[in-house]
Amino acid sequence: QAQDAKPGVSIYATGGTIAGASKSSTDTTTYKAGSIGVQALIDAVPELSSVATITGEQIANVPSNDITTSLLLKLSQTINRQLAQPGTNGVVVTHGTDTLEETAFFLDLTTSGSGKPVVIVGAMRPATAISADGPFNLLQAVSLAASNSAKNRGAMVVMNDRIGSAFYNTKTNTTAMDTFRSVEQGYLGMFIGTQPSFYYSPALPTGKLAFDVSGITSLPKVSIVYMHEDQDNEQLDAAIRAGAKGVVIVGNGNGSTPTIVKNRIEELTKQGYPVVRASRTGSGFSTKKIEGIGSGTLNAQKSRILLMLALSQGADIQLLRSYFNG
Ligand SMILES: NC(=O)C[C@H](N)C(=O)O
Repeated sequence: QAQDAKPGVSIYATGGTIAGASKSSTDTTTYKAGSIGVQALIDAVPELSSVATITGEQIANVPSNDITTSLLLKLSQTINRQLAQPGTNGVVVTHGTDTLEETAFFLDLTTSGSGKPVVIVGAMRPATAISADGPFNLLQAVSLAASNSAKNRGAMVVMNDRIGSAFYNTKTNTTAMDTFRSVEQGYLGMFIGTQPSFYYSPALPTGKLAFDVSGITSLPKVSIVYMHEDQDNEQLDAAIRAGAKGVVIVGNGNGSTPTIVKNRIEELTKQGYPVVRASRTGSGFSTKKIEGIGSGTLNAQKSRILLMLALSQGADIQLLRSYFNG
């Protein structure tokens, strides 16, 4: 690479509101997500070319609710191949925000090997809206992926001037711009204009794991079942009958469930069937108990990602308990 060559950053577009379009410039709820192609996203921000040498690839163009496990595997494998190129400084994934945290967490667990930045970015206002947030978010995301200060920090989420850890970040508001937060752990840093500014030296989340998904084309099915007063075992048993190789419970409080469900989970645990107990509270630990596997700090949707990856490698209950840190 020549002395004055710009860092190489590859953008992988998957759709979402950042690529959304509507006939109305004030429509922020009924627009069509995943309408605009990757080249149009790049062309809309000419400033990108002064930050990095950009390449773009369309992986999908869908609302993030339609992101599948096979797309996750394809995205992760493509990114790892790109990160292995000496001219690549980092990568950016544009993504719908609804399930962004799941893709970000998956990439955090499967693409952190090189230490090069992997940045996931979205928008809350479609590209056609007044004050669309996508273009500036994309410029900040590329600036982060181009920055050497972003190395060895795991995958990161860029939204609303903030840099979040993909391990901890979660969507907390249905429509507001400042929706991505980590209630307990906070942000890694923020942007001063387009300049990333980190609060801490690189550090990894406690218990963070790495999975090699090269050559894998599918993952075991894991279902999620929500708890509430008077919940019974109907949905849990239906999920198992439908072929789930593991179930994540969205528990009341500390991964807790009505006694009838607790007894069933205890039985399943004895049989070696994995049930992870997450929490519907939004923050805190789901701790170890006799029944199932406490999810630690992971919410249900992230627990599902980790459980799929761990089961794909044949993890048993004991190993799963150590993976989940709960
Ligand atoms: N803000 C967004 O991107 C939401 C959109 N429904 C999506 O996740 O694709």
